[in-house]
Amino acid sequence: MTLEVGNLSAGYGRKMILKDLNIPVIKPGQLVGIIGPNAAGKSTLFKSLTGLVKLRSGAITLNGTDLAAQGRGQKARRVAYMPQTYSCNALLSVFESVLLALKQTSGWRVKADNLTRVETILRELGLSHLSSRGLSELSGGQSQMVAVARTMVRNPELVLLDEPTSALDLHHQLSIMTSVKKAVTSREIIAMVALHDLNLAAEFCDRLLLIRNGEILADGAPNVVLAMPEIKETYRVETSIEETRRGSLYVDAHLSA
Ligand SMILES: Nc1ncnc2c1ncn2[C@@H]1O[C@H](COP(=O)(O)OP(=O)(O)OP(=O)(O)O)[C@@H](O)[C@H]1O
Repeated sequence: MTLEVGNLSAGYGRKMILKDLNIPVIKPGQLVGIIGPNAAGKSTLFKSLTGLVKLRSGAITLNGTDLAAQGRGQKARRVAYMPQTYSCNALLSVFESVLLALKQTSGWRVKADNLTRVETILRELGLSHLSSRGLSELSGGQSQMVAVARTMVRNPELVLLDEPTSALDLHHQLSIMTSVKKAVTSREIIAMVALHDLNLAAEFCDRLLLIRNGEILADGAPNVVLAMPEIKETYRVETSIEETRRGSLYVDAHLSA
C-alpha cells in the first residue's frame, strides 16, 4: 500500500486553493500528520483525495492505481474520510450508525462478519459501553469518537481524519490517536490526520506535512519539520523543541513579542 500525489491543483469555482502540490511516496503503515494554520488547505486536500473537490490537475496514485480515475463506489471502498463536521441520523444507536457506515463497502445486506467488525472497532476505540446509546444522547467528544469508529470500521486502504481530536479531553485524545496508530500499523494501511496540536503530531506521526496557502512548506520526520524556521513563520509564534524524559518531543510555543 503506497500513496503518491503529483502536481495536484484544486479549488472551488475559480478560486485555486491547492497549488501544484506534491507528496512523495507515503509507505504502508504510516501515520502522516497534516499541519498548518487555519484556511491553509488541509481539508481541501482531503476533499481532493476523496473526490469531493474536483482536481484541476494532478495525479493521486494509491497502491499503483490512479485514484482520481476511479468511480465513486470504488473510491468509497478504498478511502474513508472523516470530515471536520460530521452528522448522522440521530434516531440511530451508536452500533447501528457504525454498521450503516459499512454499507459503502459491503452493501445493504448485513453479514455476521459486519456485526463482528462493528463490535471490534467499538472495543478498540473504547466505545463498547456506548453501543446501544442513541446518537442524540452523546456528548460532543463521544460523537467525535463514534465518527472515528464509522471511518475506521470500513477497513480502507487510506484513512483521512480531519481534526479527529478537536473535541476530546486529554485522555481521549491520547487513546484515540493510540488506537488509530495501532490500526494503521497492524493493517499496514495509510492514515493522514489533520492536527492543530503539534505535540500530538510529534507524539504519534511518522511524518509531517506542513501546509500554508495551499502549498507544502515542509515534509519530513516530526523532529525535523517541527524544528524548521517555517514553523515559527507559519504560526507566527516562537517555538523551541525539547525532548521529554520519555524520549518524545515537546513543542513549547508562545506568541512572538
Ligand atoms: N466550499 C468552499 N467554497 C469556497 N471556498 C472554500 C470552500 N471551502 C473552503 N474554502 C476556502 O479554501 C481555503 C482552505 O480551506 P480549508 O478548509 O481547506 O482549510 P483548512 O486548512 O482545513 O483550515 P482549518 O484549519 O481552519 O480547518 C480557505 O480560504 C477557505 O475559505
